[in-house]
Amino acid sequence: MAADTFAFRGTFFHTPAYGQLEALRDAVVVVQDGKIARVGSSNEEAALMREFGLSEEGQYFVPGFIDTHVHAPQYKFTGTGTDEALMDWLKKYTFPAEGSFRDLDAAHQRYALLVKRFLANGTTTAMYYGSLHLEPNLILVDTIERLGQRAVVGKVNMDRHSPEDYVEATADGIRDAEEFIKYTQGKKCSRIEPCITPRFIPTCTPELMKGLAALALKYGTHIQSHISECCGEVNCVREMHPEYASDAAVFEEMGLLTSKTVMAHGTLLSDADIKHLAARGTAVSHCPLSNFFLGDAFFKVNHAISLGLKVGLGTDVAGGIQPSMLSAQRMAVVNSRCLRAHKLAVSGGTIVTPEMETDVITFKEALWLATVGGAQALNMEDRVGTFAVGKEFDALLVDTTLGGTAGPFDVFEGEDDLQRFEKFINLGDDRNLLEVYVQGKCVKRGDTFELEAAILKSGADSDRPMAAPTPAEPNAEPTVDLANQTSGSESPAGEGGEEGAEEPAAKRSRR
Ligand SMILES: Nc1nc2[nH]cnc2c(=O)[nH]1
Ligand SMILES: [Zn+2]
Repeated sequence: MAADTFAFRGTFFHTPAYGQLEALRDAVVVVQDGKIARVGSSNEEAALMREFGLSEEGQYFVPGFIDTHVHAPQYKFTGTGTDEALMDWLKKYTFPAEGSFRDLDAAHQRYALLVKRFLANGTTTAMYYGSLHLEPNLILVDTIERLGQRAVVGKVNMDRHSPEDYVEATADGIRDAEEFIKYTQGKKCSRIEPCITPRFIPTCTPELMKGLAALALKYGTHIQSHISECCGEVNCVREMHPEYASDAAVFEEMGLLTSKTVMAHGTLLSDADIKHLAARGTAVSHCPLSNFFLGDAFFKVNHAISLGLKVGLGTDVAGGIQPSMLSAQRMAVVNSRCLRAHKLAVSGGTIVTPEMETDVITFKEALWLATVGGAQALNMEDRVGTFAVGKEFDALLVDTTLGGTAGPFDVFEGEDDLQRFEKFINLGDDRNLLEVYVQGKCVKRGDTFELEAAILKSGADSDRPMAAPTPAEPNAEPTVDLANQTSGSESPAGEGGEEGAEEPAAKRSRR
């Protein structure tokens, strides 16, 4: 067996189909070069299992979560600024916060906290909006590379209807977007891909949008933007572009609807728009919590999927006030139940009809959206989302046994593994995540970010110097849990320092 082959043993939960939760019990997943080479039962793998200890009761693997819409610089003010609708929120909180990333030392520090927080919460893949200025976006990419997350990252473009100190000339924006793509692709890091990011229609001229679409075509990149998010935005676009019937029609004309495009929100998309996006292979990132705060309408997940749309789930930090895909899953369920309640309210009666139930989803559909749906949206379905042979091993080791004050929920006698797992999805948090894997490498174990720890131990660093370990900035989140940079590993750092991540875990053996 090759030296870089690992086997993981235990119970693996995943959602191979929408609404179908499958438990692979007492299974062995063999990972070779970061990819799943074999999935079998431990009986079949008896020879392989000889050296393994028994797996712990109450611990499960689940595919890593995929957040299809996060604004990286907005993490700074997540949990605040909840008093405005979108257009005022952008002016009052968002643009000033994003602009402050021109301070590159601050960018280093804040982006390390961001990526660590998301990894700690189980987000193994994120589709990130960066900010307007080129440099901080390069720092974001470096940070993601160093910490081992998988990501699609975009430099934000906006060349009109923006503050004087947070806007770019059209040609400069296109030039910087190209620089950003070259920098990111030049890393040849298979985990990180660049993305074209026209912020949203109101802040982008047609010239900018067309120029960016041409770049996406030239470099084969992903595209992200916001579509039909709320009344303020939609009405603004109608005023600016009366010649187009909808946001979707504008994006279509600009050449921005491709099979690698993810559009956030879409709560006000018509059925015709949804079908149009579906025909283009464009996905929508459903961001329920953000829609509650900044939006005016509900996104109907089941309806959109029934029309053939690809749908992933997003936190939309900081419009969404929680940097957690567990929260996003719960909010997706709540959103669906609000749709049901709304229909009953409109009926004016007390009879719940089957039609009123059609929008309701459970934690199983929500988990699918957070894994397989996200993978489809990012065109990564062949790489991540389930524990299928041939995919890369992006996974979370979940411990449901932490009771009392050690964890966020308790389990009781007689509860089976399905109930425990459901409790984790509905009640769990970062304390339940013992290990986080990306491409078969453990990137976080306990409080240690393994790749970074190995780099620090080896004395090597990524190509862009990191600001020295930094004291928390005023008003920053406490760094106690997330900034632990001590490595328990004795392994020397290999290329990119990543070898140090390969320490055996309780349920894993290196062969
Ligand atoms: N939710 C959200 N919508 C936007 N539309 C344009 N910019 C933004 C943003 O930062 N967040
Ligand atoms: Zn957004």
